[in-house]
Amino acid sequence: MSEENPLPAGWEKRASRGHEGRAYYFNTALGTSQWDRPTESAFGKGSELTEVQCLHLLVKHEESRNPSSWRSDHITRSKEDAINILKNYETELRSSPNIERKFRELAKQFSDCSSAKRGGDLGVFKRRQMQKAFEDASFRLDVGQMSDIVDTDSGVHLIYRIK
Ligand SMILES: O=C(O)CN(Cc1ccccc1)C(=O)c1nc(-c2ccccc2)[nH]c1C(=O)O
Repeated sequence: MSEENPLPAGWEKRASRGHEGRAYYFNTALGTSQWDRPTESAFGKGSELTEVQCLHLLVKHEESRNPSSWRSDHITRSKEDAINILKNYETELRSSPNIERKFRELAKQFSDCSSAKRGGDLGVFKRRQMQKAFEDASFRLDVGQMSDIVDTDSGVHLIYRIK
């Protein structure tokens, strides 16, 4: 992409304060920046969303920032075991006739998040409220879609978008 071509919609070219004033690109839809010249509109899939509502099922492990939950005072499972546990839930969910109902059941029983008592329901949240990996995965989902396994400092998650 040569310099004189216009930028895709929603992007601004800016000069960084450091890095000898090196040019960077600001995404006005997401409020994010990048060094590389963008090739697609900032208003891509999921960018115009301002809030979502999701269920999640969190499985903590020994590397979690807070390896305890309502289920267990001291969580010692390995990250590998936590991922395998989630993979089993994922298989069961993807073969369920009613994913949302099954997701709420499994989260209520097995999620290491305090939202378990609400069937994993986190309520409505906006961008920049959750850990970045969790936010990005949530805002990429369509309503009624479940994420792949998402890794955050809290543990590993499955996310299901309901609004
Ligand atoms: O990471 C930490 O230092 C402790 N946390 C953060 C936290 C603790 C209580 C309520 C919400 C978030 C958790 O480990 C945690 N993270 C979550 C979480 C993470 C991503 C999305 C939604 C919830 N839930 C929990 C929880 O205990 O209930």
